[in-house]
Amino acid sequence: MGPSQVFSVLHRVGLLSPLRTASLCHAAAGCNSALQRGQSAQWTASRGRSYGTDSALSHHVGELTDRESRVLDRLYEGLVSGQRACLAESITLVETQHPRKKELAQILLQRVLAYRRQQEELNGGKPVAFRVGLSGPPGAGKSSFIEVFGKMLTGSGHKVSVLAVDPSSCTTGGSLMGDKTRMTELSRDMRAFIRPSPTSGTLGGVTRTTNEAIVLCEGAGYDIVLVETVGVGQSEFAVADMVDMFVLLIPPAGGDELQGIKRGIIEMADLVVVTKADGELLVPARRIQAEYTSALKLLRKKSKTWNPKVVRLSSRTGEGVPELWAKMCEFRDAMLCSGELQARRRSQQKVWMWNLIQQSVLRHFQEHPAVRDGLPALEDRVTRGDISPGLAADLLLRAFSSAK
Ligand SMILES: Nc1nc2c(ncn2[C@@H]2O[C@H](COP(=O)(O)OP(=O)(O)OP(=O)(O)O)[C@@H](O)[C@H]2O)c(=O)[nH]1
Repeated sequence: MGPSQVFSVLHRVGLLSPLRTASLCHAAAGCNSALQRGQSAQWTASRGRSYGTDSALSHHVGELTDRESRVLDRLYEGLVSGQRACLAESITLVETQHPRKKELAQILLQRVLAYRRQQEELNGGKPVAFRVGLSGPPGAGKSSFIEVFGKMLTGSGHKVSVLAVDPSSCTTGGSLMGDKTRMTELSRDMRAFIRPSPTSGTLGGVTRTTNEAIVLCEGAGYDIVLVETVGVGQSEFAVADMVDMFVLLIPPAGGDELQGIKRGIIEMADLVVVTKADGELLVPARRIQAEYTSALKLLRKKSKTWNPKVVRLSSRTGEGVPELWAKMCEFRDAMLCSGELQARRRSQQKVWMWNLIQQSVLRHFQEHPAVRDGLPALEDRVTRGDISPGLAADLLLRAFSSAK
């Protein structure tokens, strides 16, 4: 579906009334001009004095009550001053399904975005945080690694947040990652913030809130954001699309355990880490490292600036962890210097916007009464070979766009 079709559908389903379109454009314009003027991003409690972005968004969401203003003030102030409780509460706000709270979350996010832009300007236009995606099959050693790696980083003055995208929580309500206590030491570290995946919602919903949680963590001063996912379903592709660097963790086991690693995801990796390289696993770890090093040479290059590398480490002994961090810094510096990191972020923003539009439009299409009425019979005729899929799709789209 092209942009013009999507917009016409958005108008049809009432997602984007002309008023709302104007209001959204206004919000974006207000945001830019406020930033260009370098205005303070401070939230102001007095409603009559709010700045461009706020007033445009307030128009969009309607008048804030005193209570809502106070809640947003408290969250924003607490968040930018680094209070973990306010960060946690803000993430809960972006995860909500409640329509009004969703709107409030957007106001808060817009404000934090403006604040982050200011921080970036002060940082010479460079991003204020480094976003790293970590993926690997269950049992690859992700949590053991994050524990050791996170502690090393906080010990050298960084603030680290860990966000999880758990695809199993979306389908089963259970969790591949969250049930046991993970990263016990890091979770007690005052310079670390660990947020498990929401326990319900679609993968699309969870990834949207993870994207927004990244912004909130950066606003709260976390300069390293680790986004962890288990290598199942599409979650790892989604995570690769929201980070600066994508790291694949692989255990030193052959055969079946590595079968689950999709070729496509190896192509996404900027770095492959062979874990558990200690004791009797050291020899297989070396072998896997050599195998992946050769395999990577045959794959299509993802970046002009960086050739993916394969390293090995042990979270148990700590060997290889500082060297891994050195490689990550080398990647970040090279990508920043060439401008590729900034370009990657820009294109990710656009990709996410279109992903969200497509999900939303599709949901409206599927829930529309005219589509719901016609769908079972048409699906049946398509599967019987009575009519072509193309004709069935055309009929449903026509029913959708001509329904009052
Ligand atoms: N020998 C050795 N074992 C390790 C190392 N890191 C993790 N393990 C073991 O590998 C198993 C899985 O480790 P986890 O860190 O829980 O792996 P995970 O990828 O987080 O797994 P999930 O929590 O299931 O997603 C545990 O039994 C760990 O003790 C290591 O560096 N060396």
